[in-house]
Amino acid sequence: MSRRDVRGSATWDLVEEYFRRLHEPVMGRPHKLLEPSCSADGSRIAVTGLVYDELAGLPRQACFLVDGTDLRPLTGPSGSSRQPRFSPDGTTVAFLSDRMEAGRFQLYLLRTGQLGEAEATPAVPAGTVEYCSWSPDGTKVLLGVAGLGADLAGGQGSGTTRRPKEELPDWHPRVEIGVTEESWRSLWIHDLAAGTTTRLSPEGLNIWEAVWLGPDAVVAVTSPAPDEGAWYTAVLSRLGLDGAVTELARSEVQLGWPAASPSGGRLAVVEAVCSDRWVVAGDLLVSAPGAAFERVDTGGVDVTATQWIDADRLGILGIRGMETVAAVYDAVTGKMTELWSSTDTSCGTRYPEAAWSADGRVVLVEEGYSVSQRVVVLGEERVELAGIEHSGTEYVLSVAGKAETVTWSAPDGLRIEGILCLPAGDGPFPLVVNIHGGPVWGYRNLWSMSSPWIPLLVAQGYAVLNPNPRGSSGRGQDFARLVFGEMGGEDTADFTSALDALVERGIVDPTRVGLIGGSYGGYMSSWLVTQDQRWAAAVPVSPVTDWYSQHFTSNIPYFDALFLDGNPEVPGDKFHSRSPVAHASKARTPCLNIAGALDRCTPPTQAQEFHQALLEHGVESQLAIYPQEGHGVRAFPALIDFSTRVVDWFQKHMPARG
Ligand SMILES: CSCC[C@H](NC=O)C(=O)N[C@@H](Cc1ccccc1)C(=O)O
Repeated sequence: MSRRDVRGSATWDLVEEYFRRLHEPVMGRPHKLLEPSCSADGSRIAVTGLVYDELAGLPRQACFLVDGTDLRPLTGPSGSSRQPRFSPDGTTVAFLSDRMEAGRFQLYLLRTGQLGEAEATPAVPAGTVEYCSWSPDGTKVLLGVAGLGADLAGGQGSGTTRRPKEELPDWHPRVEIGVTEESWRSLWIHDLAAGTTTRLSPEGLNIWEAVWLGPDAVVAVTSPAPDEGAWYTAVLSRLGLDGAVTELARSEVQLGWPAASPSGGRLAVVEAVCSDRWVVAGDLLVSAPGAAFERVDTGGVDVTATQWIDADRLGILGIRGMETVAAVYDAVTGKMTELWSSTDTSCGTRYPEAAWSADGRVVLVEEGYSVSQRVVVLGEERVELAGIEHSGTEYVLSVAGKAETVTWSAPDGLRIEGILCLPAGDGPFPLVVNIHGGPVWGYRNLWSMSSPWIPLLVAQGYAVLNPNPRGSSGRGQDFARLVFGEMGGEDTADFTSALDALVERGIVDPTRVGLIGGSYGGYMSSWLVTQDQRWAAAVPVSPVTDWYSQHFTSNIPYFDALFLDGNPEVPGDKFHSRSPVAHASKARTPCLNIAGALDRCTPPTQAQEFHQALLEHGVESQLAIYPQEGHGVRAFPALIDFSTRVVDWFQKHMPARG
């Protein structure tokens, strides 16, 4: 076996066994729940479940009805089905499925309580439906449609939506010609009575997200161009069913999560410093009928999801430091009532998400590092419904150690927080610092910290620190802004000071400290090894290592220009001075550089540049580029291969045991 091929090695077998023990007990059934939805009266709850039928590829998605403590399939095993949404009268579930053509989602309607196939609605031409929502009167469904070939955000895996197969010879070049018809995102309306699906948004207006604004209009985040970079300057617009488009609000930062009360009288939108599309946590702006938007005092909560419960009450979910908070805001009294908050558990994937019933109860999929997922309804009392608990989750819990919140001071006195996952036994432990992407995002207490290789590392004897440095969400917009124009600046010391603090507390062995991180976390892992030689090993995943070439090869050049607050054409600019490749001569840390060949957000050449720069300076380095992966490594068996290499890299350079 060559050194390049790790299949069949002892670590591969260990890692494969770990994933088998985790997933095999629920093959064919959901191992993860997301996108909770409930009928207005709260009597019916549905979720999307991720299902493996075998340990291969990505899980398929399927919709499930929550029936007490059971999950009843709403959709069959062909293709993927997701986003179940109840009609306002609760009699019909709308969902999206690609059962007719892989990767191309269309709207289906299913009468609840009736047996039989869901009804397919007319296919949206040359597009895939990304989201849907019922009109308040239940007569129509709004569809957000991406062209076949539109860019996907980094948080969606990067790459593009699936293009129709072209019959081209093998020698044919891959041709890029900038924006084309298929790059756009548009809005369509399915009319139930007429059985028709027609386009609403005009040509030349890109729609990133949209919801109904009363029965006769929608409110959308829009831009005049469809490229990912255009999202950062998108505005809030009203689109009338009569075709009129009016701008409602714009911001110096980003806008997301628009929501309107059923009559369309009140509006809410989140204004936030964002580094990624769909990764929005920030200030809540609310408008009363006929009035301008006003900023709401959320009591320190960065809002990540909203839904109008009725004409005056807005359901809110968000993060406050390490806490996840669910609350109801009364727009008449201006009062905010918290329903639930927790640091031991959270909910949602990228950020907390939930659904509200008309009586003000909130439905969410709760989970924590030591708590497997369960559907809960929170109101005056707490009701626990179906959960994902089985011998596989028991096994993970038995090896995952425990998670606790830690805080430390950066050199400038700023308090920084993180979640530390600790193995059983006494320290000092070898430590892996796991740096999050964004940079504007934040860790919260989630099952396996959302990365299955974290309990795996803990099981080998490593402590894993998940820090929320300056720039993270959950501590208000001023804290998020601290990384603006400052990437690789003051945030650098937020990680090195964590190391100092954990060593001083006797938790960590200073000779065995390593780094891992994806995306911006990949950038920071590469950057840190050029700034401090104490790191014994690093695994930058989907990194940026050269902001200059990133700008000219990535599909989000607007992001780096904005967040570096610089200009790639200027010699000595932060595009150069903050690039790890420009400092590779200072690095001594062995690096395992990982990338996905299909990544358009942080192209694989970024990992390759750093790898070559390290080799040039005599530093041990490996490069692994996964041919079928995008932004991150997600599909089996690539995930087993990746996890194997990670464990081996840390065991080689900073062994945990023996
Ligand atoms: C460093 S270049 C671009 C990296 C990217 N940020 C801006 O586009 C990034 O770090 N993305 C994160 C975003 C994310 C965070 C949490 C959950 C989902 C997505 C990433 O891909 O990890």
